[in-house]
Formats: sequence, C-alpha cells, structure tokens
Amino acid sequence: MSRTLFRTRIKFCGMTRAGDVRLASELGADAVGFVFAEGSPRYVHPEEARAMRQALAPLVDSVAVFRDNPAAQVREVVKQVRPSLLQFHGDEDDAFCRGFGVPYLKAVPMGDTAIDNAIALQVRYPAAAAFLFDSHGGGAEGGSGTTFDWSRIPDGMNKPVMVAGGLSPENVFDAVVATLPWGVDVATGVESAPGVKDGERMRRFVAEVRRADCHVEPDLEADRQPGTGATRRTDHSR
Ligand SMILES: O=C(O)c1ccccc1N[C@@H]1O[C@H](COP(=O)(O)O)[C@@H](O)[C@H]1O
Repeated sequence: MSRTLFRTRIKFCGMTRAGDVRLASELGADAVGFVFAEGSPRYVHPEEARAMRQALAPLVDSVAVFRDNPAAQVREVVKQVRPSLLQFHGDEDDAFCRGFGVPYLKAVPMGDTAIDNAIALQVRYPAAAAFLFDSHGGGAEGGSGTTFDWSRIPDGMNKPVMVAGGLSPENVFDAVVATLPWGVDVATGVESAPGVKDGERMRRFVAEVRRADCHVEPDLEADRQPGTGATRRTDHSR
C-alpha cells in the first residue's frame, strides 16, 4: 500500500482572528484551536470564539484548549462554542476530561523528566480520543514554541498520537518522518506575533506536511497499518 494514501492531520492552534480561521480552512487544515487557558497570549473569550467559529469551513473541526480551567468555564465554552473536541493541557484527570460529553485530547508534558510509558498513560486516560505530546511541563507552558526530543514519545500507543511543541515550516517535515503521527499541532511556528497567524507560514507548513506524507522511507513503509489509520506509534493489536 502506498504511503501517499495516509494523510497527517493538521491543527492550527491559538486563533484570534476570523480571517485566520477561514484561511486555515482553505489551506486544508483539519482543525483550528481556540485557547481558553488563563494567561495565554492567545486567550479568547467564549463569545469571541463563538463568533470566529462562524468562519470555519465545513468538515473542519474546532478544538477548545484548556489548562486546569474550572469545570464551570469548560461547560460555558462547550455551551457557547460547541467545539468538536476538547484539549486538556493541565493536571486534569480522565473523569474531569470526559465529563463534558465531548471527545477529548490529552496533552502529555514532555518537558517533565518522568514521562509515563504508553500503558500507564492509557490506563490513566482510558477515555482520551488521542494523546498530544507537547514540550510543556518542567516549567514550560503550552504554546511555548519549543521542541522536545521526539524519540521520547513512547512506543505502543493504541490511540492516535499527535505531536506539538515548536513545530514550524522549517522542522515539520522531519517531525512527521521521524514520528509518523496521526496529526501535528502548531501555534507559534505559523505566527508573526502571538495569536497573529502568518498566512505564508501556514501555507508552507501544510505543504511541508504533505511533502512528508509523500516521502517514502522503505524501512518505515511496513510500519503503516492499512485500514486502521494506525501508524508505527499506534498499536491496535493490544
Ligand atoms: O497556545 C497557547 O498559548 C497554549 C496555552 C496553554 C496551553 C496550550 C497552548 N497551546 C498548545 O501548545 C502546543 C504547542 O504550541 P507551539 O506550537 O509550541 O506554540 C499546541 O498543542 C497548542 O495547541
């Protein structure tokens, strides 16, 4: 089976302008993210996100990003914005994350020295729709624009794996080829200032992901599992 049949999903995060939301959709992004984490330079009010959501093209997901927000705030966002996915970047547990009736992504802090192994993560977050490995933790915030050592992503994940943290048009090709993720997520690397997306960098980011999707490395080809959407990082046999 040709690797070109696999498409790495792309999420552009930290939208603050409706025009950027529309452009992301037109460039072929699979999802855009609205950040509700207190203190983020990309923070938006639920009302602003609700308005921006109108700019989303059909078949593009909206993701609401939180970091240890109170449940009442998450509920308010779910009610106002109607996101297709929630993304949790803090110490939220599975019961909290799944308590809003919306599928969720759990961000895993790769800035921490003690990273859970695949089994421990999946036992801790059994309801997670996917795991997003990011460079936060160890004193670093989400949306920091810094990378981590991609080889530290644990093997044996049976849920889709997303990679984030310091991705950019300059390094996303290498990230995709190295990790074969379900998806990639970027904020800083496609911006001219926090929350202000740069259209040309978004376009180049998408082009680099597509270039990586078409890149064939013979020793990795066999790791793709037709029919499951699974990759080397996603072991559905467990
Ligand atoms: O973008 C933010 O400001 C943010 C704040 C709090 C939690 C998560 C945040 N964004 C997420 O951070 C990663 C990596 O971002 P970057 O590309 O390194 O800037 C990504 O998953 C965003 O969704």
